[in-house]
Amino acid sequence: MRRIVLASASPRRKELLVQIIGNTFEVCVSSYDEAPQPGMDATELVVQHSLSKARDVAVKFDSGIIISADTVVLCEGKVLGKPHSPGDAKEMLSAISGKVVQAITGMTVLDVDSGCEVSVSEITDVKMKKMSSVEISSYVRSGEPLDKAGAFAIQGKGAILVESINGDFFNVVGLPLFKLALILEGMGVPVFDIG
Ligand SMILES: Cc1cn([C@H]2C[C@H](O)[C@@H](COP(=O)(O)OP(=O)(O)OP(=O)(O)O)O2)c(=O)[nH]c1=O
Repeated sequence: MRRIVLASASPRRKELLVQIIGNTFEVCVSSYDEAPQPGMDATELVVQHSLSKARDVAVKFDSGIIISADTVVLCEGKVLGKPHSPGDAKEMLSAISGKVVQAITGMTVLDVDSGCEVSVSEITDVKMKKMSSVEISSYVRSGEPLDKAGAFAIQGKGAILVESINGDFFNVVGLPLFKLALILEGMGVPVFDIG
């Protein structure tokens, strides 16, 4: 059984990985700082961030498979990361209200033993409810939006703000599980038989 390391501080990503491979992995948080990269579009940005997170953690291991990801929400060409304050969260929610936005996750799976790095991106369209300012204030008061890209959590109370999606639900939460399983299988990890 190969050693698998999730390079993420996100409790959501941990839960999602447990969902497909159980508690067969360890977590090692990267210290990579997600700085903006001028000139990159949203997809290139999340892929680059995921790659940097994976490489940062990979140097701490002499064997194993490292999994990392980065998620943003794209709203009419503007990249929304995690809000820095409740005011910031309110602004993001007002911006995405009533629109179809894109949840974009970049993911890297790095095999330390072979040096092979696979980076992919996945896009899910998310149709947001038209929110009143009272609803926005009340949702921000719940605290839920603060550590979530785009200031909402589809897997939480934010579910009531999402009318519909087109694409992988798990990608919105932070890890595209379908693509991840395909990549792991390709690297010789028997996803169906572990966990
Ligand atoms: C849109 C959306 C995002 N999110 C979360 C997933 C990610 O944790 C977060 C985006 O921030 P990220 O910077 O991708 O991840 P992170 O800082 O939480 O963790 P790490 O970099 O260590 O892996 O937003 C949800 O939980 N639900 C949602 O519906």
